[in-house]
Amino acid sequence: MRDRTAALDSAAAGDWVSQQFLESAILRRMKALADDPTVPLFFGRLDYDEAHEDARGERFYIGRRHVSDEVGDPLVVDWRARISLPFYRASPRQPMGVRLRRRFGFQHGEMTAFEDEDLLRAPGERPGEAGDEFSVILEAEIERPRVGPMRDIVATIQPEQDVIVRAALEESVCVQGAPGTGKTAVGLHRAAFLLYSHREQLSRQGVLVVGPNASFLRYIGDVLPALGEIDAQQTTIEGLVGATLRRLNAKYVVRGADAADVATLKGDERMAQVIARALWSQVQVPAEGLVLPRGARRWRVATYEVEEIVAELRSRGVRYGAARAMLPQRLAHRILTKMEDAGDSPDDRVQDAVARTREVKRYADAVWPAVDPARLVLGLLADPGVLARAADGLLSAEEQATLRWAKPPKAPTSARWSLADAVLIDEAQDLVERTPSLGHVVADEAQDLSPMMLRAVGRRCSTGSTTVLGDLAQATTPWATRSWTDALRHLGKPDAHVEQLTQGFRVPGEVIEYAARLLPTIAPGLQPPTSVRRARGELSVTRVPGLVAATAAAARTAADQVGSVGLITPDARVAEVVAALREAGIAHAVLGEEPAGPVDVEAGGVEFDVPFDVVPASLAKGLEFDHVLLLEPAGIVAGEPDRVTGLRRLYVCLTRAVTSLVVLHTEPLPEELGTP
Ligand SMILES: Nc1ncnc2c1ncn2[C@@H]1O[C@H](COP(=O)(O)OP(=O)(O)OP(=O)(O)O)[C@@H](O)[C@H]1O
Repeated sequence: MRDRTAALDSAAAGDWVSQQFLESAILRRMKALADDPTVPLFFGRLDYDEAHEDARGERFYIGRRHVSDEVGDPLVVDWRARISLPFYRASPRQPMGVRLRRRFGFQHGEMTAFEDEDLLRAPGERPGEAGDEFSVILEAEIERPRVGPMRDIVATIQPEQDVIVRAALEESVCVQGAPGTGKTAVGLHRAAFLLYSHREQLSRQGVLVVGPNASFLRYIGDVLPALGEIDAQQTTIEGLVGATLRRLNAKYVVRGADAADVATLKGDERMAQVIARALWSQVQVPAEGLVLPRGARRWRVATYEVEEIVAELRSRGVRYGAARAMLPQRLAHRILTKMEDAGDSPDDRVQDAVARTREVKRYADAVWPAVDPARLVLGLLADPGVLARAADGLLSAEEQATLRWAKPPKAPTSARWSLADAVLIDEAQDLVERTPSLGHVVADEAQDLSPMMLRAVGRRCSTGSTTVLGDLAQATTPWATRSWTDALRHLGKPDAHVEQLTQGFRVPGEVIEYAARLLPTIAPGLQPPTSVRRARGELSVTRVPGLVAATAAAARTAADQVGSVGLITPDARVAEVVAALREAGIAHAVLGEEPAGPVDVEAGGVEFDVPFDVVPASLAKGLEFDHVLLLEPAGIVAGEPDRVTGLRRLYVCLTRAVTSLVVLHTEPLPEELGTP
């Protein structure tokens, strides 16, 4: 297939434009077909039953992509094709027309095992085979040591995950799942599935993945390209709204931070109404009507007529900017009618000419001024009078005082915009001009988004659909969502259904049970997670006399083990820990020290060449490591504005380990953890 693509000649195209187009198509195709010797072309086989309607007795190999032979017959079918479905869903109870399912095991690109499942035998017929039990190959895949960035799970997607992955494009789905249940994996595979099943539509409309931070995006950034999908954008909320700011003015940048109470209030859904009021209050009919001298005549549009026009435009429910653009024509039309009433017979060109006159344009501008959304938000935050008018009856006087900038900047270009401010500007911008909707948006760690942030995500899929992923127990922002019903309403997808994933693929039993001791405090309503891992894992909790010395010793032991190591520390102690590692001569990387901002996935992201990461607790979310060294739980709890948030942060940190978790502490452990 590669040879065939390489042999294509763009010179065959008729003209220059088509030639360029073809050339880039060939390049993209070559990129998509690039070989990775460590990734096998297939991982499964289905032998259909003779009785199956379409695939009578046929045999298919299932792989990451479609592979065809010289004459175009399929050798391997894409895992996303309909015919591959039974590979994920068939069971002895429901064989789906398949006689035999074979799984292949690979190591470093070499086939090392295969395993057959006879789907036609009666369920539970053979001793020790319950039908639902995990296969050895699946278990090996789950137990495999983790190194480097996240990998795809196409060979082992579980039935309950597959239901979400293959949900129809129109369906918005919300997935609540405990740590390590595969939410991120499922979201990414759903994106890949949708891109495959609706290639043309989605390459036009776009697919977007929103993650919590740049380190996380680097961690997941390879999954979609490895599945041949290089078209999905991956970014953070900050990346999304930061882009809006930049489009408005290259000098608008997010570089400020808000106190927790301020950011929470700015993220409150009432702010949407405050912004809308502030914007629409810009539309005001002046005391004088419009006067247009033309030849010997003066045409007038009275204020009551202008008010009618404004009311009509507002009742259409179009965006502020669109209605503003219509106003000169409406005014001109009134004048035209007056000309006709006076016995003239003007045609459409006259209306256009009138609409373009200085008088009409100037008057229209006065009625319906152009608005810079950043200036609008600046006005609200800097001028108590402006805020009071827009927030009357919505925000209390105290709340209004909370929002007020202590030192108002002179202009939006010199403002230290915070993320929450940028979200408000994004909201205002959407009222001025509709934000284009993508075909599908995957929002990961969505529990941490404020109502206003959810609205920002929601308008990017207003006519498309969304996959919302999260865990209420892992909510660590002060503005986090307390219920999925609320979150879905803010997203504008109140009808999305909530699915639960409960089988944990990452965290071994002993570790997850330890972490789950926090659940009654941090998320009383949630079911405790279960682990599908056979290994019980290793957990040790040790009180040490000196944290730094103990860390260096434990780090040396961990660094000698197979797999990745994450040293999770309270943010406040990162510098100290890094110094200790440096002194001990342990090579490491520090998360968060990579270049900030949205990650360019095409450029390849950052290399994961050092398997030892120092992870500030605030960046641990979504990541996993074979071995986790966790320092000073009490310090992690104390690093958050309140205790429950601190305990949730700790829960996130405790659930990153695949094989071993070593907890070192000098201060007493949070009492909610009980005794080890
Ligand atoms: N079906 C599966 N087969 C093999 N591995 C799986 C499967 N599902 C998930 N995993 C693995 O389990 C780990 C956790 O998955 P993932 O990060 O998607 O979970 P999560 O629910 O997003 O976790 P968190 O809540 O901590 O962010 C990953 O290493 C993933 O590859």
